[in-house]
Amino acid sequence: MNSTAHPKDAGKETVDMPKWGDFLSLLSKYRPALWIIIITILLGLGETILNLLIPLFTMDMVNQLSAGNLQGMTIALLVGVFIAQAALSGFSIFSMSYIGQYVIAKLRDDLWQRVLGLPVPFFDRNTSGETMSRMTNDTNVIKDFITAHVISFLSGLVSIIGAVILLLTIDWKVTVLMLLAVPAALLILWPIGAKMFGVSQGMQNETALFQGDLGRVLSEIRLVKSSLAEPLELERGQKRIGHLFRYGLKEARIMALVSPLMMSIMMLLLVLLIGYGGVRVAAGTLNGGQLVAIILYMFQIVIPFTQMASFFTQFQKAMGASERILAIMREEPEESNQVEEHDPPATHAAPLQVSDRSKPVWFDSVSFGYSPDRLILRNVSITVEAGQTTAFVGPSGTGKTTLFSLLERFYEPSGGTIYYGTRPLSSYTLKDWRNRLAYVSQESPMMGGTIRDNLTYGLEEVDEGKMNEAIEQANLKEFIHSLEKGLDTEVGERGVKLSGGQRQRLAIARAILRDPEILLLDEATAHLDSASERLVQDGLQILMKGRTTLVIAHRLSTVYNADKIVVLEQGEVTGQGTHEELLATHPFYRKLVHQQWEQTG
Ligand SMILES: Nc1ncnc2c1ncn2[C@@H]1O[C@H](COP(=O)(O)OP(=O)(O)OP(=O)(O)O)[C@@H](O)[C@H]1O
Repeated sequence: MNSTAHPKDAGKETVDMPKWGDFLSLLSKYRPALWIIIITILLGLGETILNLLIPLFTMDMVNQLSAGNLQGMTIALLVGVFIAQAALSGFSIFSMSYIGQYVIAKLRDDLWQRVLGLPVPFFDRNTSGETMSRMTNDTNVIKDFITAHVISFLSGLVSIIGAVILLLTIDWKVTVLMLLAVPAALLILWPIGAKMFGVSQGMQNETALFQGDLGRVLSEIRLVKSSLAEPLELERGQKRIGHLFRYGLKEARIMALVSPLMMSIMMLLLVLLIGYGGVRVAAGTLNGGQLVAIILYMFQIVIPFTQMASFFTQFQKAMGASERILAIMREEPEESNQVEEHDPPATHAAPLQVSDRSKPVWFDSVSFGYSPDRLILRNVSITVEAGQTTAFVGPSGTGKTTLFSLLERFYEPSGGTIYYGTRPLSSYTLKDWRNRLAYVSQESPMMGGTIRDNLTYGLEEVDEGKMNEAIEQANLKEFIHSLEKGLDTEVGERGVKLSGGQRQRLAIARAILRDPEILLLDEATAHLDSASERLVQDGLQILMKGRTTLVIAHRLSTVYNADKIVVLEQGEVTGQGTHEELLATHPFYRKLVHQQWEQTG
């Protein structure tokens, strides 16, 4: 399937050729109970067998009719078989759909759990649109394959074999005549099937890219509008839609070729059968009932036969989809299941004096690069004292946020170790470790939902009293009281209905509720107006009090008040100390302070 991948995909993660074993093991891992599968197969087979009986009874009926002695029993049998066949067909369709839906629900459950457990670098490499496409489109392809193709393939086989055997008992010469059509149909279907596979594969890739593009644009619609990029995005979208249209047309061309060809073969066969059969009936070597039965069996051979052609296309498509899903499943999860001795977990009920339970954070010769050929941090050694505020300053792109990401364990250092007290961070489970941190960033990310949802996001049980206290401390009380729906007000996608200051205060209240041992602050570069700034600062002061705080500082007042300042330049620590010490000894720091001084007047 690589050969059919869209050229745009070149250079992306390569997907191995689909393997039968992998595909089958994926299906069997998520299958429902065996008895459900057996019942479904039996229902499918039962329906097919009843279908095979209909021509036999019709033959009897025609013969009895032409002989003028139609028996009630024959009609009753025919009607009975019809009804039973329809009922079985209903049950069979339901149980096939059940299996398809079941497998897909289980697969999606597992996949979602795995996607959530993947490390941040995975999300750096893959766009959210692509991952979404794996979760929705690719799983759907597998569902359609199970629901519409697997069992009908089996019953199709039985139908063909059964019809051929019954035909042979009726008249072998006609059977042979009919079977001559098989190689002709194969000759047409085989190459077309392969072409169809390529087209549908391309269609799937295009759909994933289209979905990715839609997500990219819609999630940043404000940027699109303020950059006047609507025409650009319109053009890009139209290009993608155009590609999809062309794939659609390719599919249509193939269908336009296959359907009439198959119909013609069927019609030709019908004409031959009726012609030849008619002659035989006239000659008295075949009766009318037999001819009718032969024609009916012809349909029971040809129809499943054409369905089988699409089975192979769908099978390959489903294998391709499962390979892409398996590629995600094979990704190493973030937590490598280490089971270690833990400190007692931090509880949210603990009072705010945290200094007794926090320890210093020690970066011991830490190096890191997002790619092996470009180091962002080089031999960084810093001690962040417990209960104190350590400010990080340095030029843009020098690795301050990266340092925070390492502390949050979004990435692993490529050299050196980070310790909390005497324990390396890697000896904590991620859950335990991240429970000790809170990150209040300049962007203050929000989830769609209510203010309450955002305040308690990720926390299991939150006491209403504590929540009100946090709201008060973060200076949010007045704002929330002014809202008609109070805490149940929707914040909009990513909190667009809140102001920057409100978002920051909400993030502070959330951090107060989490009551972390270590606080990470990324100060806003864009200044809020002074009233709003005051409210945010007051909230922050309460949050930072007595807590181990690391702050990426952009404001002079923050560095003045910090217990320690670390200067980072091009990924290296070039100075550490108090404001006064650095001002006296560090030329770059002095320059930085003077620049700030000039900016803020
Ligand atoms: N996810 C990522 N993948 C690859 N490179 C990255 C990634 N994130 C950051 N970088 C690169 O790492 C370097 C350091 O970035 P970082 O965000 O840590 O800088 P910073 O000091 O916080 O800058 P600023 O003050 O402007 O926020 C930059 O050169 C950036 O291009």
